[in-house]
Amino acid sequence: MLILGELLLLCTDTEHPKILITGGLGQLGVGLAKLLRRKFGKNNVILSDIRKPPNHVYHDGPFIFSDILDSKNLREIVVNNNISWLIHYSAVLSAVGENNVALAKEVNITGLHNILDIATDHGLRVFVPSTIGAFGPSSPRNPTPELCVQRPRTIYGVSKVHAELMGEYYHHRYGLDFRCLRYPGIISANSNPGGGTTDYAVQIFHTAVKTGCFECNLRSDTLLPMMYIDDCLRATLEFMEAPADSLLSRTYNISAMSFTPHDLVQEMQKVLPELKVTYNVDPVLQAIADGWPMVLEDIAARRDWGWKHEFDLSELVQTMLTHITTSNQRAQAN
Ligand SMILES: NC(=O)c1ccc[n+]([C@@H]2O[C@H](COP(=O)([O-])OP(=O)(O)OC[C@H]3O[C@@H](n4cnc5c(N)ncnc54)[C@H](O)[C@@H]3O)[C@@H](O)[C@H]2O)c1
Ligand SMILES: C[C@@H](O)[C@H](N)C(=O)O
Repeated sequence: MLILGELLLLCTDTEHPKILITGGLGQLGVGLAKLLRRKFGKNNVILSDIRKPPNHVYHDGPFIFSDILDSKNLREIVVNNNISWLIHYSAVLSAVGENNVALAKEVNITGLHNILDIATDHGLRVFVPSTIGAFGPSSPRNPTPELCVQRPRTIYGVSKVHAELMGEYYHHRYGLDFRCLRYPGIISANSNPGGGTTDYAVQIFHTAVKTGCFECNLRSDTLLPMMYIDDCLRATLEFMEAPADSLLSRTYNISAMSFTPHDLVQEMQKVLPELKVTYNVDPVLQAIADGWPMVLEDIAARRDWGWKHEFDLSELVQTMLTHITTSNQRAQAN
């Protein structure tokens, strides 16, 4: 006969998903693992990547090497660990992709095919983030609805539209539980962006606190959708937990705020009045940003699964500056 403790353990094991995060050492994966581990237990969330993790990540919970281009190894990991949710974060982002189209094609397209096949074969729930970069200059830009023309001009955007369509196809054709959110540019204090067009909005905080000045590589009037990382990760968890029958779509826009570099600088100057910002526009990044949404419409996510953002521009700025100042002071004290 099972004693109560064993029974509780069995219940917890069966109730909680067993989660694998690919590409987990980028800007978003470590934070997501922390959130999911708090909810589902440390050992139920495996972080993976092709890079060596820093010590604190290695000691925080299970970490393994996984190259999404090695489909046999990926399959073994899913089977051996009884994975039920797959969060597919591996990707080559917009700026890096334009510098290495072959790599972006391999990771973002071939890698995605491996993920979808394995997820389908093993009945997994799979999350693949898309992006504002999945839209292009011929999409309506202010606001950009869920369903509209999508003709992106970057390999990153093309590969993300491909991911949206392939995932939805596998859902309709094979019943795959595919879930996809189009993230805005994500702003975080404790992790660095991986080479995208929206990176300025993270770098400005670190450089401003350290040096009091910043050189921005986008024009001061470039309006783009952005979101604080806590909102992004919470949205991902809530969307993964949403009952399948509430999801009228498998790909949703999520939105929090839109701002230009000028707006951001003005808000930061309320706390750092001496901040000096100059502009040295990168024509490649500017062309990408000029084809992306200015404002993302997310009515469907709010209606179907109750999406609600918490951070607006002023909260974002206060939170980022507090985090960065505190961790710089801690580093100096050590
Ligand atoms: N950060 C954002 O602003 C943002 C916005 C929209 C969408 N997204 C999407 O969210 C996901 C996570 O974004 P991020 O900012 O953390 O990305 P990132 O660039 O910071 O990290 C991507 C990770 O993928 C890993 N990777 C590369 N090739 C791999 C391979 N062959 N096998 C396994 N891992 C590999 C890299 O080592 C890296 O750690 C991506 O799919 C991205 O497109 C991010
Ligand atoms: C927007 C998003 O996909 C990423 N931060 C990029 O700029 O490429």
